[in-house]
Amino acid sequence: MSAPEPFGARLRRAMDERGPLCVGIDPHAQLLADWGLGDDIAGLERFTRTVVEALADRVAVLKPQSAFFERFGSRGVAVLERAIADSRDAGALVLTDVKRGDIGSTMAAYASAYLEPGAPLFSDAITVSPYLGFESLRPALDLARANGGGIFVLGLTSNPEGAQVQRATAADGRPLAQLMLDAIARENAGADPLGSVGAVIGATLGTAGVDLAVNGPLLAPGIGAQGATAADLPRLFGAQSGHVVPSVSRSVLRRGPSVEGLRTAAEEEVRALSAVVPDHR
Ligand SMILES: O=C(O)c1cc(=O)[nH]c(=O)n1[C@@H]1O[C@H](COP(=O)(O)O)[C@@H](O)[C@H]1O
Repeated sequence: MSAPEPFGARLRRAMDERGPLCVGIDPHAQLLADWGLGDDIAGLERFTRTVVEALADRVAVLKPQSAFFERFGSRGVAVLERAIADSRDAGALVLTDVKRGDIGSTMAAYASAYLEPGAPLFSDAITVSPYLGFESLRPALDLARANGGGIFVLGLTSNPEGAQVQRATAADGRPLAQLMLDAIARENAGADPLGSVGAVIGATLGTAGVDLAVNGPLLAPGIGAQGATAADLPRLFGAQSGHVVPSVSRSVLRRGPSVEGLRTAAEEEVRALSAVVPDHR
């Protein structure tokens, strides 16, 4: 059997073909209400199916946020399973946002839940937290590599509280986030056109203050509802702007429940991004 195509190559192609946008599927209770849906399993299912129908055949990445599904217990997780499978069938890459981080042996179980082909929640990529030590992520990094999956490691998050930990100074004098970014760069060494280990860098940060050259995708959440705009990206990411995958949840989702409304919102985001990062490579 030939080796699976690496996630980084699949993502690069999807970004080139569809535009570099990730839309988050975050079924907040308030959004369900705004869409005229109940805060219940039927509402969750209708909301999720509508977003998948509207966007999975046209955006590069869909990012379901697991918490909003877990809120409804096993039936909510079943909706998440279906959304992942349907989105992948329609051609979107699915980045399941679970922000996992645990000691190695438990991390291995989380990895097999999301990155082992055939698992019910099998996804193209997941988000992970490295703040139990980067090497605690090794089982997920290894399983992803073996199966052509991707890993997005929290670097500098979009929330203001993140700096307390992420900008703290490590024993060798580097900010902790830089330590993680350097480790990501090692994972991606030699990958072409793009490594499969990404970093999460909040679009809200203003300036990075760290070296973002990780040869991998840079997921940039925080656009829209958290206050950042596409125009902030070139200043924050500089020469790495072509590797940025901007991520938007609420400001696109608020344009539902109309399928056309969701599609128009996503198109507007891609246009705004293309205007500030013309070649996006
Ligand atoms: O990993 C993430 O996706 C993430 C990292 C981060 O630093 N900040 C952040 O907001 N996110 C996620 O991105 C989404 C942002 O949603 P909106 O603020 O509605 O666009 C949520 O699902 C967050 O959990």
